[in-house]
Formats: sequence, structure tokens, C-alpha cells
Amino acid sequence: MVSTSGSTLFPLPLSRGYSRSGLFSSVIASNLSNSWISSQKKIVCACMTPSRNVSDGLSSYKLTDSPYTRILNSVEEPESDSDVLIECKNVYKSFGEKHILRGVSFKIRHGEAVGIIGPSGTGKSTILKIIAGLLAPDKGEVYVQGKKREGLISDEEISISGLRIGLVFQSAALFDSLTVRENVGFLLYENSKMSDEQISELVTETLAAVGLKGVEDRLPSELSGGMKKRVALARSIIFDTTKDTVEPEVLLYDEPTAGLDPIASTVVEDLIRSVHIKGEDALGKSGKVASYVVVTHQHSTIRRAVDRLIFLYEGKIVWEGLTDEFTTSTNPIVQQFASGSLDGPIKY
Ligand SMILES: Nc1ncnc2c1ncn2[C@@H]1O[C@H](COP(=O)(O)OP(=O)(O)OP(=O)(O)O)[C@@H](O)[C@H]1O
Repeated sequence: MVSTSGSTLFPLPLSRGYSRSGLFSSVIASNLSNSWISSQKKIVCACMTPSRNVSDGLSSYKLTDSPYTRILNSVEEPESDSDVLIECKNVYKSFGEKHILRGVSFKIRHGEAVGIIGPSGTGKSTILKIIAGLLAPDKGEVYVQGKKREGLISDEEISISGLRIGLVFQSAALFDSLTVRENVGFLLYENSKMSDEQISELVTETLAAVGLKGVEDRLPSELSGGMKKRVALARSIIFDTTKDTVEPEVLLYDEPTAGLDPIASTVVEDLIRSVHIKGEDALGKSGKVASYVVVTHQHSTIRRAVDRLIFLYEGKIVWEGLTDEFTTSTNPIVQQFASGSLDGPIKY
């Protein structure tokens, strides 16, 4: 996980010299290291994996509105890549002597809900950070809407790609000394021309969309773990309503249900669905998130929140398929992982 001293948010073009009060600047300074701040300008990214069952052969795809509905019982990918938001091509990443990613390739298409699963330490969070532009691959490329990303995230890239990429961290990573309203509206307070009243209204509306009411003036310490995750989600889906166009958005969730009880997990899983363009939020409006990628270990999250899975093991994709196919796969790695057995190719 990205270490942020318990405080961070995405997407985040951090303050560019303008701050409507000293409050946010001082909070950032007290919460985040300079190197972290300078690395967090803004995320623009979207990856989607073609549903390909590497070891089992591709089974039927049933995704409604998916390009894969056209290629039932075929290992071929859709002919057109016009809906590909993010592509990772042969990505390698090492940390010192540890070779974490060893040639990872996949695409994320518009409208997809993708899960990345696999044993601990196989590089799932690392691939999210590479997609988000927080880490650079040692080798290989990341394409955002067909445009190759050079280096890490930058302001230039934002305007070129026109795709907003949000990363929702495992810990809700809220600013402890800011209220819920200030946390959710943070980017708008820092970067938009919206008035405080407009932002406050929008924050209330966005919180309602994730099923939270009357918590605007609370501090994060006054919220339960599940509520904090919902606040973090609200923060990642709030948009500047004074802009003419709303950028398409890809959200990357890193273990969004880790540490939650089963019911709180269900709430968060449904929330993830509801803010997707195929879902409907608590206010009955369709969601704005074009595609999302979830890294998770939770079976309930796999079943409930994603349509397609990518299985990462020892730095490579060893299996891809629909969520339904996960438990019936004949791939011994997948079978062992799905059953939680100690016997099998995965060694601990
Ligand atoms: N910045 C870093 N410096 C050194 N090693 C790192 C760094 N980031 C990750 N690693 C190492 O890379 C490996 C993969 O980490 P990563 O967090 O991507 O795994 P993961 O699959 O998400 O694991 P988990 O399921 O346990 O969260 C781990 O061994 C981790 O210690």
C-alpha cells in the first residue's frame, strides 16, 4: 500500500498555489511528506483486461453491453480497441532484487468492472499504482485511451488524456483533522472556482449518494470503519459541476472491504456497483464511474462487485475469466486459491 501517514485522497491535483484558506495547506503539510505531495498531482488512468481464461480456455462471456458478448466461446478479443480506456503492455517492475511484475498485459474497456486477485505479495497493489501513474514500470508500457504514458502522472497528461483516474486506498486515508465535509470537498476547495456554499451542497448530495446523511461536521475519528470507506468513496466521485464537461472516470479500489464485517462489506460492494455507469446511486441517479478495478481478497467482493477477474501469481497473469467461472476453474492455482487449501502449487 501507499504509505500516506493515514491521510491521502484521490484523484488529487494538490494545491497549485491557490488555497481558499490556510487550513488545507497546513493540514497537507502536517500529514504528508513533501516527496509524497510532489508525486500526487493527478491520476489519469484506466486499465481493462480482455476476458481471457489463460489456463482454461475462454468460457462463454455473458457481460451485458460488453464487447465480449460478441465473442462467445472464442479466445479472440474484440476487434475494435476504441473502447479501451487503459492498457498495460508487458509491464515489469522490481524493487531491488525482488522481481514483482514480470510481463503483465491487460486492457480495461469502458463499462467494465474488473477484479485483480492473487496471493499476498504478488504485485496487485503495485499494478494499481502503475495504472494510476504513481509508479513507473521498469519495462513495458501503460496506455491511457490509446496514448502512451510517459513518466509519472503530470498535469500535462491530464489535459491530454481527458480521463480522470481515482485510486481509493485500502485505509480510507482521510485527513484526521478535517471534517467529513472538508475531506470530501477537499479537491474542490483547493482547485475549483466553486463557492463554499456550492461545494457544501455538492458534498451533502454526494454523501447522500453513498448513503450517508448528517455526518458533514464530524471528524473521521467519529466514524466507523465502513463509514470512513464510504466517505473516501464520496471523495473520489465528487466532480466540479461548474465545468462544461465531466471527464470519464476510472476508479481503482485497493482492498475496499478489508477489515470490514460481512454486512459492512456488502454495503461497500453495493456502493461500488452503484457509482458505476451501469448502477444507480442512493439518490436514484446513474453512476458516473466508467470502469473500475478492484484489488481484493474477499470472496464476497469478488462475487458481488466485479464481473471479470484477473489472477496474478508470481508477477504474471495466470488466469482470466468471468467471476462465475472462478470457482469452477480447472486451473490448479485458481482451485487452490478459491478453496483456501494448503495443498497445491501456491507455497506459503
Ligand atoms: N515501494 C516499495 N519498495 C520495496 N518493496 C515494495 C514496494 N512496494 C511494494 N513492495 C514489495 O512488492 C511486493 C508486492 O507488493 P504489493 O503490495 O503490490 O502486493 P499485493 O499483491 O498487493 O499484496 P497484498 O495482497 O498482501 O496486499 C511485496 O513484496 C512488497 O513488499
